[in-house]
Amino acid sequence: MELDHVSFRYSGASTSIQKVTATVPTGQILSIIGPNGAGKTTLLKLMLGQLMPEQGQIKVQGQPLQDLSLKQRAQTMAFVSQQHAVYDDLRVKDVVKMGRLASHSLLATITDEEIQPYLAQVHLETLAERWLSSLSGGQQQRVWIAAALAQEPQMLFLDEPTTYLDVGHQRDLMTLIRELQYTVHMTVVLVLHDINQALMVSDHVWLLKQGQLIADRPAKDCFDAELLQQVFGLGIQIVEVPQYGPYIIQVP
Ligand SMILES: Nc1ncnc2c1ncn2[C@@H]1O[C@H](COP(=O)(O)OP(=O)(O)OP(=O)(O)O)[C@@H](O)[C@H]1O
Repeated sequence: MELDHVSFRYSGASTSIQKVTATVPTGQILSIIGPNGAGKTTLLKLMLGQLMPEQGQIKVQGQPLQDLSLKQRAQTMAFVSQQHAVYDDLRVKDVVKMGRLASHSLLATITDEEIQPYLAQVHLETLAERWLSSLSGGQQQRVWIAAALAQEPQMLFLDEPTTYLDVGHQRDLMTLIRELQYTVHMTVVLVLHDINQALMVSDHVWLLKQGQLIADRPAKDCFDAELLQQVFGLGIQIVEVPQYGPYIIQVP
């Protein structure tokens, strides 16, 4: 996916995204990080075609995003949002079947067997019959990821996937995302608040500040206190943790 001078402004608001030009690295994990209100979610929505750029263009495999039909978009990109609708009357398997609709026209033609591999990818194969509402937050998040995988997209977008998860489940989810990218070779685009988490899981990073792309570089080159200080407006120090590597801490 290529973004060429993409700008966007919500009506009546100041510019949210300013002339962003960048390429999403294919087959890699890209994290978009930046302070609150930097425009991360807005940029994600533009990349998903949920918002239209005011200026500039987004292309997917050389084709303008707006030229893709809804079906083509569903086969190219899947999105796991930060907040999910609450369903009391859906079983896990029904949610995953909704993802398979990218390849079928009728829900009724999708079998239980067909969705098993996607549940297995997120290690939930034994929970297919359970009501979604009876699962923990972390398990529900995995179900939505399974539904996204069932679309068999080339790109998977996740907006703040670790919100509401405790640190153990956050680590499990990050491991799962890495595993999926490794086994399915999917391009993954993540919005993450936790810089250390983002740098640990990602291959590549976009740093956003006030709608502008401040840095577009490999994750390993983001351990740059001056750069992070400029983006987040905080005192930043980088410490070396034995058996882990560089770790970013905020200092007064
Ligand atoms: N629907 C909307 N209408 C008007 N302004 C909006 C709307 N959504 C977001 N904004 C504004 O656009 C700017 C970017 O918001 P966005 O949600 O993209 O930032 P973000 O980096 O994802 O923030 P956060 O880290 O807090 O989730 C902010 O100034 C925000 O107030």
